Amino acid sequence: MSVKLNISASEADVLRSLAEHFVATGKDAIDHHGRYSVSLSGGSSPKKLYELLVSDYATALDWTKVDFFFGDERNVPRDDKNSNYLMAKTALFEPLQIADAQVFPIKTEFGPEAAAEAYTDAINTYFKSESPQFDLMLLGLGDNSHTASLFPYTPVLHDTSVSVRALYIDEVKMYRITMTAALINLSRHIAFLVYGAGKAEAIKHILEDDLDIELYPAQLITQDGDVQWFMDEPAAAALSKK
Ligand SMILES: O=C1O[C@H](COP(=O)(O)O)[C@@H](O)[C@H](O)[C@H]1O
Repeated sequence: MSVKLNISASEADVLRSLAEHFVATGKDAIDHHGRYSVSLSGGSSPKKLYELLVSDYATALDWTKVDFFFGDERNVPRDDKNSNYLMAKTALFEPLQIADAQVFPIKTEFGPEAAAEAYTDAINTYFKSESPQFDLMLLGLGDNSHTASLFPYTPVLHDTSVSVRALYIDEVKMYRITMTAALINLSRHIAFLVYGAGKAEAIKHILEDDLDIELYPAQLITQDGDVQWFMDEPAAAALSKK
C-alpha cells in the first residue's frame, strides 16, 4: 500500500494539518471543476475537525461550492444523537450556513436496504454519467480497524460493486449503511483522521502487517492515488517506520 503519513505532535496539530489539506483540496477542486465534493466520516474523531473548520476556516473556502455526502451512517433517525448526519449538521452545516441543497444525507427513514439503494442512486445522479469520484473522502478508524462501516468479518468486505450497502453488524448490534471499498477507492483524495493512543495498535496492523482484510478492513483502502493518514504521535507510536 502506498500512503503518505502526516504525523503531528499533538491532537491540535493533526486537526490543523487536516484542515489545511481539506481547504487546499477544496480550492483545487473548485478551480478545476467548479465544485468540491466531500464525503464525511462519522464517529467521534471528526467533530473537532468540523469545529476547527468553522472557527478558523470559515472564510478560507467558498463554502457555497462544497457538497457534502456521508461515507457511512448508523440506522437511526436523523435527529438521533448517534446520527453521523446530526453531528455534521450541528458542528459544520449550521454554523457555516450550508444550504440544504449542498447536503446529501443517507435517508435512514426509508429503512436500511432502501436507504442504501437510494443513496447509491443519489450518488450516481450527482456524478451524472461519470464514475462517482469524490474530491475528498474523509475516513476515521475504529479501534477494531474498521473504517466507514466496513467492520471485521462482514460480507461487505467482499463486495466489489461501486455502491452503498446496508448490513447488520453483530459487533455493534445495529444496522449500518456504508459505502463499499470500491466506491471509496475511486476518490481523488482519501484522508484518514486518527488520533489517540487507543488507535495505535490498529494503525500498526493496517499499515505494517500482511494483508488480512477480514481482521483489518481499513487495509481495503488501497487506491494508487492520494491516500494520506493524518495522525498524532500517540496514534503513530507503534509504527516501526515513520
Ligand atoms: O463507527 C464509526 O467509527 C469510525 C471511527 O470512529 P471514531 O469514533 O473512533 O472516530 C468512523 O470512521 C465511522 O464513520 C463511524 O461510523
